[in-house]
Amino acid sequence: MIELTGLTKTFGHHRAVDDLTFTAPSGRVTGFLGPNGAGKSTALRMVCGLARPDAGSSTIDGVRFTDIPRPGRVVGVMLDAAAQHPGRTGDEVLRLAAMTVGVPASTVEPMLARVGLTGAGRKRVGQYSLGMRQRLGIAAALIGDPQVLILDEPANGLDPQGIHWMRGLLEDFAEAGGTVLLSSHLLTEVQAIADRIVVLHRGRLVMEGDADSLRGEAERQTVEATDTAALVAALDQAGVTHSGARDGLLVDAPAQTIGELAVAHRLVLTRLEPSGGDLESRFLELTRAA
Ligand SMILES: Nc1ncnc2c1ncn2[C@@H]1O[C@H](COP(=O)(O)OP(=O)(O)OP(=O)(O)O)[C@@H](O)[C@H]1O
Repeated sequence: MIELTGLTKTFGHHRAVDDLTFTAPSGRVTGFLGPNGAGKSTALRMVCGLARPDAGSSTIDGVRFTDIPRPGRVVGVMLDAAAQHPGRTGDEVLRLAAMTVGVPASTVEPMLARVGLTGAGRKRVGQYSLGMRQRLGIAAALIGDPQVLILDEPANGLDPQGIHWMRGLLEDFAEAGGTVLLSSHLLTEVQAIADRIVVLHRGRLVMEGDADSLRGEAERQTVEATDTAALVAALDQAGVTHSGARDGLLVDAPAQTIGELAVAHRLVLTRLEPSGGDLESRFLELTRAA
């Protein structure tokens, strides 16, 4: 489990991370989402002991990163996949990583296979695509067989198959009890990979919860009926709150409740769909409101 408590970092007059508190539990893939410049990288760097917080603290399984005796065996970190030396081969990058965390070189070949880079180990990183570098970065993070993974923008440069692959890999990791915290500035990416989402805006937390709750699907529907006035009367009578939208009523109730009301009042519904379908606008709404 990764825990951030009141984490704060100021550069000059700019507060990049502002009293940030959230948890990335074990067994889950937590997506750390926010527009460019929201402070994600700064927060992750503090969690990994690479930047000093001005206030607050963070722990990994209850211990500060800098106090973990062999961090490479506990936490796999990928903060910048593009930072790998372009003149080294993939094989060399992983051998060095293996040596650094104290695992045998025999782990390199199977790890290349695990991230889908079999056969690419002898190529220089400079010849890798961005997606291949991401895979290599993830391999380096995994080489010490850690229980926790911290990945900054790992899906950057991955094609849809690559994103699907990463989802599977991280899901398996979490299912085995691991903790994953990954950042992204793209909602679609986070949605495709993470099952828990933390949203950051201007250094502040604006939402933390299950991926579904960001959608708000369960609670709010867009509803249309042949007789709108009768629908409004039925909702009012049942005490269900609603608001008018240009195209349909926004009703604060699960779809089943609305369906049951429609049956009871002999209403013909012409539309009943989750209002959070447009996730991008929900995300924009959250970040704008902050
Ligand atoms: N070393 C630094 N010195 C001064 N300002 C910095 C430093 N590092 C980050 N910042 C500023 O802090 C803010 C947050 O940056 P950060 O890189 O953490 O955001 P981010 O959410 O990771 O964005 P991106 O996805 O673009 O990397 C930005 O305004 C950035 O310019």
